[in-house]
Amino acid sequence: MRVQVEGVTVRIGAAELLRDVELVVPAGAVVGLVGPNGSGKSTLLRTVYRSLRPQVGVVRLGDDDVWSLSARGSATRVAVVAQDPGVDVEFSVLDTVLMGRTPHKRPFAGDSSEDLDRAYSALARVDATHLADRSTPSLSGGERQRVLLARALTQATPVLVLDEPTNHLDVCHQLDLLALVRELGITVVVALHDLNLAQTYCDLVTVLSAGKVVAAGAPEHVLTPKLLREVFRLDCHRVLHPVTGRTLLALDRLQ
Ligand SMILES: Nc1ncnc2c1ncn2[C@@H]1O[C@H](COP(=O)(O)OP(=O)(O)OP(=O)(O)O)[C@@H](O)[C@H]1O
Repeated sequence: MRVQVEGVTVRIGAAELLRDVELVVPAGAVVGLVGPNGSGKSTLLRTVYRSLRPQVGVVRLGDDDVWSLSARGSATRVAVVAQDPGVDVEFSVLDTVLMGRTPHKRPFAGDSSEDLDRAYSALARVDATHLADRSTPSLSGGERQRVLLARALTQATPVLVLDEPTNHLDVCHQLDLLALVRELGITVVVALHDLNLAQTYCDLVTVLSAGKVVAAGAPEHVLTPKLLREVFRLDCHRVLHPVTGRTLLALDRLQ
């Protein structure tokens, strides 16, 4: 399912968080949002998963304005792993993951065998089967992040929004998560701080700075030394990986 953000401006009080933002996420593509702290990545993602209504512009999931859908209707199209979401309730991990099935069920309906199959399969995909009976608040940051991804996978939506999903993850689990996200074959919008991960795992990258889109396109065309200097104040050299031949960004503070 295609996601399209058209001319979106978001204001909260006197602050303008986004200005006239355009974003196209083709069906099945993985699109990365990068930008310095406070540039508007989370705000833009919130407009996509219907948590924030823009004052100007439209966000479309498929052909429909996300605000023309009910909360349940939008939850059958887009799942989210938000940044540092609170999960303080003493639910087991399995019950937390099963919550992903809520938009597909009638109110107060129990868990079907399909719900359980989907939940266990999602836990296996994020390497968290062994955590199923644990209490969710007792998990480490990285374990919790993987469980919340499992909940989003269990929601079985055509669109997935991830806000800095590699936070808290060890490097191996970061690579596993992004490889998994690519394998899903669904539409993904992901905010990332690690520019090398964005370059390696995203089909397209959009760069935000001070609430505006300053560049968008294929990572190798967007993440140039010039842009990284201007937007991130980074010195960047492109180097080739000695084995894979892939381009890596060697980054340093601008002197
Ligand atoms: N409720 C609010 N009222 C006023 N300003 C806000 C509000 N929420 C967010 N902001 C501001 O909007 C800007 C964009 O925030 P946002 O969280 O979208 O940035 P981000 O790119 O995701 O940042 P980070 O990389 O630090 O997670 C920031 O300057 C933030 O302080």
